[in-house]
Amino acid sequence: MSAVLEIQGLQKTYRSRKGVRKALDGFDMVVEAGQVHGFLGPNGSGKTTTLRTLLGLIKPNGGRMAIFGREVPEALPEVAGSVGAIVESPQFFGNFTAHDTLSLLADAGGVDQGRVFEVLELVGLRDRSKDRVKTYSLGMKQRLAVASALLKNPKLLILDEPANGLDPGGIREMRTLMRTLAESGMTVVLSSHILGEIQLICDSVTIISAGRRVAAGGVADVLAQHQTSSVRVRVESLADLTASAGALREIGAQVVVEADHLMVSGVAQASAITRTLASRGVFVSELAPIAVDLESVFLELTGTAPVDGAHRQVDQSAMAPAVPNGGWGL
Ligand SMILES: Nc1ncnc2c1ncn2[C@@H]1O[C@H](COP(=O)(O)OP(=O)(O)OP(=O)(O)O)[C@@H](O)[C@H]1O
Repeated sequence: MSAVLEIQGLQKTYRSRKGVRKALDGFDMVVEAGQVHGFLGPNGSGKTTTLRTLLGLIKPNGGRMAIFGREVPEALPEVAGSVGAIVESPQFFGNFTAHDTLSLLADAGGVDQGRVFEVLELVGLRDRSKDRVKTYSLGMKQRLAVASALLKNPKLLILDEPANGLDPGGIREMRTLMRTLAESGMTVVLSSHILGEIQLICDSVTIISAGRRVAAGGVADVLAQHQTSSVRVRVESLADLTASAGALREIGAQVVVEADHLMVSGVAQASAITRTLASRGVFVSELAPIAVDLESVFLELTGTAPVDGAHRQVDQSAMAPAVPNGGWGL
C-alpha cells in the first residue's frame, strides 16, 4: 500500500440509552504522501468519529485502516511516533509561555529541547514565545496547538478544524503554515467546513455524508466531475426575462429566473441560447459560464450548506491543564 493513510469499509455504531446511531457506514478514505488532504462533511457526518477511530481512541465495529501501510489499531505503537494529531480542543495554562508549554511537552515526550525552537519558528511564534499564552490571539493558540503536534516531527499530521473560529488573518496564517509543512514533505489531513479555504490549500479531498464517502480525489478532479454547464444569461430588457425563460424551456433547457438574470443549464451549446432568444427578438447582453466551486459540490453531494461550527478550537480558558489533551501520540 503506497498511501500514507487508507481506510476501507469503516463501520461505527454508537449505542446509548437513547438508542443506536450508525456514525460510519462503510466509510472509505485514501490519502497519498505529501498531500494536504481536506476531510469535509456536514455536522454529524462522521469526521471526528473517523479521526478518533483512526487514532485508536474509539473502537470500530468493522472495516480496516492502515497508516504508512501498517494495519491499525494493531500497529499504532509502531506508527504513533510518526503521527501528530489534534482532534479535540487542546487547552493550555494561560500563565505559561509558549516556550514553557512546548518545553514541558518535549520533556514528557522525550523530545530534544532544540526541537522546541524549531517548531516555534515553523508556526511563526518565535517572537512571542516568551509571552504568556493568555495574551495570545485565538489564531496564535491554534498555532501553538499545531506546534505541540509537530514536536516529534511527524510524517503525518491530522488536524480537526484547525481554522475553526479564526478571523481571516488567522485563517491566512494557518493556510501558510499548512503549505509550509506540506512543502517540507509532511502529509497533512485536515477536517474543515471552511470550503473556500480547503479549495485554496488542499491538493485532494474526501467528502463524507451520513457516514459514507460521497466524493474523493484531487480538488480539481472533484470540481471537474461536478462541473455543470450552467450559464448566467442577462438580456437587454428585464421585461423580457420571463418570456426568455419560457423560450429556453421550449428547447429543453432548465431555467431558474433570478431577479435580473437567468440561470440556464441543460443546453449543449451556448449558441443555442443566443439563437433561440434572437429568434424571439430578445438580445443577450451577457452569457457567462458558471465555475463550480467546492461549496456548491458539497451542497449538491451532502444536501447541506456548510455551517459555522463553534467547537473544536483551542479553548481560550486560562485555567486548563498544560498538556493539550487533544494532542495524541506524544
Ligand atoms: N459518543 C457518542 N455517542 C452517541 N452518538 C455519537 C457519539 N459521538 C458522535 N455521535 C454521533 O455520531 C454521528 C457522527 O458524529 P461525529 O462527531 O463523528 O460527526 P462530525 O462530522 O465530526 O460532526 P461535527 O462537524 O459536528 O463535529 C453524529 O450523529 C453524532 O451525533
